This record gives sequence, structure tokens and C-alpha cells, in this order.
Amino acid sequence: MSRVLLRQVRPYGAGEPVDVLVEGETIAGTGPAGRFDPADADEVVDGGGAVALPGFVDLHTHLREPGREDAESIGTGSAAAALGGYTAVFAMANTDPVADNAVVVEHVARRGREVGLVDVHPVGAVTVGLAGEKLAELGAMAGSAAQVRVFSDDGKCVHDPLIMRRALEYTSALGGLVAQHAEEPRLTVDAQAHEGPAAARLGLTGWPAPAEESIIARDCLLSGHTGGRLHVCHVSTAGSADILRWWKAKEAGGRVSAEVTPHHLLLTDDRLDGFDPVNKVNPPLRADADVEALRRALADGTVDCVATDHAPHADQDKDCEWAAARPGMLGLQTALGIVVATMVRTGLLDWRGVARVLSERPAEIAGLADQGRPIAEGEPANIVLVDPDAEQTVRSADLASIGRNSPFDGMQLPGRVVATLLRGRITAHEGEVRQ
Ligand SMILES: NC(=O)N[C@@H](CC(=O)O)C(=O)O
Ligand SMILES: [Zn+2]
Ligand SMILES: [Zn+2]
Repeated sequence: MSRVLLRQVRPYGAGEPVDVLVEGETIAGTGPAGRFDPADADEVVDGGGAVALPGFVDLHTHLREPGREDAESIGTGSAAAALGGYTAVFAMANTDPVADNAVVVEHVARRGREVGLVDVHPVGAVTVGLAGEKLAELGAMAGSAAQVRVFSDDGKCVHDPLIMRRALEYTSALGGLVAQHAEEPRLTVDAQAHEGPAAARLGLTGWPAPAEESIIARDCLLSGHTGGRLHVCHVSTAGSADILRWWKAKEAGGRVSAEVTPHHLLLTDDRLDGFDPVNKVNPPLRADADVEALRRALADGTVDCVATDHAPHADQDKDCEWAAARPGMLGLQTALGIVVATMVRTGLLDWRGVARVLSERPAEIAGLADQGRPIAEGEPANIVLVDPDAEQTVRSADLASIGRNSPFDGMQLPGRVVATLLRGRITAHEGEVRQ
């Protein structure tokens, strides 16, 4: 059994540094410096006071395989995840072919295991081909070797209320949930940017806030009526936070959860001025007041967690005019830095809170028993070590993804991943992946 000794780390950023001994896949113990003899370990990682957190869990990742391996693959996306501190990711279903059947989800899960850098959980499509017309074989995907529990048509909204109702009913019978991309399509025909002064000035067709908020309100009501579990993807407006706060206060039972992306915590539509498609994303970058409201909603638990919506695109799909460019931005390797910048440095979250929004809550929402666990004896060794003081300049070209579409290129971000451990195995260390 391999033994890895993590020296001088601070679980959840609190207290004096301790040593953590990992044996095989499990945390064998924690104790004051010197309790475990480094000579007995196969590998020693010097934490130097790094914050130790449970490995991050991303409920919303686009890995592009099968179909668009020129933008990302399960191999490159897994590397980006490990480097970003993630030990589990949920791979969205909008691949080509769509992950709307057992064959595709089993393929994605198998590729993820072969790569072995992060647990890759395939998301199953809600409707056949993401077309929104007919429910996909949800039971077959749930019963497959991939054991799908999270279902989503992400990229598209399950806009037909009857289909959404049935999806909530079926997925709850399967012990799963629907992750909704909330976008009323009739309100976003040809939409290019947040409907506000910036879009008006630039002549871009607007994506109005109520297109998101009306679907969230509707789906909360449908969740309440059916007892089905709803997870709201990439919440982007202050009004959405208000609706979630109202519904969560009203409806006991916690059947509705929500995520916010790092980019919606940091960026606004003032980035639109240069017409650089790297800033094009769905839902769009919104206004200052939305960013402020989203940070507060994440801090107070109205929004449960951070999910990256990591959306790599090939150069030819981004290096073109704004209207033709695909929406989406890279996220896996910059998520932590943005959470530190927007939530920790602002005093809105402490490191316990970071563990909650990047690991514990997403693991609970998806029902992962071995993720988001305490850093304690007997627990699975899914751990990330973070240097809280380090600052790094993002270089798109240096990221592990194939796509280069990071809007954070050139930005200085705080918080560096020192090492990531997946079931006791070091998957990333000092910026290098370990295959
Ligand atoms: N977020 C995006 O702008 N794009 C996503 C789809 C999505 O998350 O809706 C993609 O697949 O590229
Ligand atoms: Zn989406
Ligand atoms: Zn997405």
C-alpha cells in the first residue's frame, strides 16, 4: 500500500499546521508535525502551511468528447481538472453524439476511468438529441454501468413545461435530478449579450434577465408540485437569486439547488466593448449589481455552489465575428483563483466556506458518497492543497485544455493549487499532472 505524507498543511485553513498521512486510498491519520516518520512514506509533499480542503467537485463541465476533440478531450479536460484542484467532474451531455443513451454515457465514464486523473461522471440528456421534444432513456442511463443521476439538456433549456414536469417525476423516481439551463427560448431569439446599456450601445440583440428568472420560478413550482429535484445551472442575475431565496425559505426539504460560475462572480458586460468573443458566454456576463447579488447569494447559501461551466471551444469557433462565435469560456484551472479573489479576499467566505461551495455541497447535490468528505482519519483521501498567498498570472496558452478561450488571460489571480490527490494518488503537483 502506498504511503503519502502531507507535511505542514492546515485543514480548512484553521489552526496550526499538521501532518496528514495517506495510506492507500484513505486518510490514515492527522497529527502534529513529527507524528509520522517521513522515512516510512513513499512520497512526502511539503505543504509549507498550505490550506488542505476536500477535492473540488464540478457539477458542470464540458469535456467535448465524443465529437469535438479539437476543442477538448476527456484526457485534456481531466488534466485541467486535476490541475484546478478537482477530484470529480460532471461531463455535460451536449456532445456529438449527444449523451442521451446508455452507450454514450458508459463510453464517457470508461474513458474517464482510463485517464484516471479525476472521477468523470457523465450527465445524461433529459430529451432525445437535446431537442426538447421527447424524454431520453433516463432509466437506461441510470441503470447503466455509468449510474447516471444528474440529467441535463444544458446548452438548451427544457422549455416545454410538460416535458420538464415529466423529467422531474422520472428523475426523482430514479433518485436523480434535473440540472436546468434556464433560458426561455422565445425571449432570447438571436440574443448575443445581456440586455442592458452595453448591448444597446453596441447594437447587440439582448438576452433579458426574465428569460432566466421566469424559467427558474416555473421550475421551482414544478419541483414543489412533483417532488422532483431541481438544480439550476449557472445562475446569472440578481432576480434569480431573489427567486431562489424566496423559494428556499418557503419550501422545506431542499429539493432545489443552484450553482454560480466563476465568471459570473467576477466579470460584467463592460467587457463587451472590444467585441472580443472570448467574453461571449451563455448566460451572458451581466451588470455590476448582478455580480454583487450573486456573491452575496453564494455567501448566504441561497446559491449552493460554484460550478465552472468549463466550455472549451476550438479556435475557429472563437476567432470570428461576435455573432458567429460560440458561447462559453474555460473554467477548470481558474475557478479557485476567482473564488479566492471574489469571495475570500472580500471576506464573504472563509476556507470552510470554500470547501462548502467547491466540494461539500456539489458532492451532496450529486449524491457522491466519497467526495466532499472531512479531512479526517478513515475518510477517502480526495484532497487539494492550496497555497493561499501565492498569486499567479493566467496564461491561456499554458492551460491544459485544447481550447484557448480563457477570458482571464493575463489576469493575476490569488490561490495556487499545490497538489491534488484522488483516492490517495497524486494527480497534480506544482502545476504538473501525474498520469
Ligand atoms: N455556457 C456556454 O456558453 N456554452 C456551453 C453551453 C451551456 O452551458 O449552456 C457550451 O456547451 O459551450
Ligand atoms: Zn447552460
Ligand atoms: Zn454548460
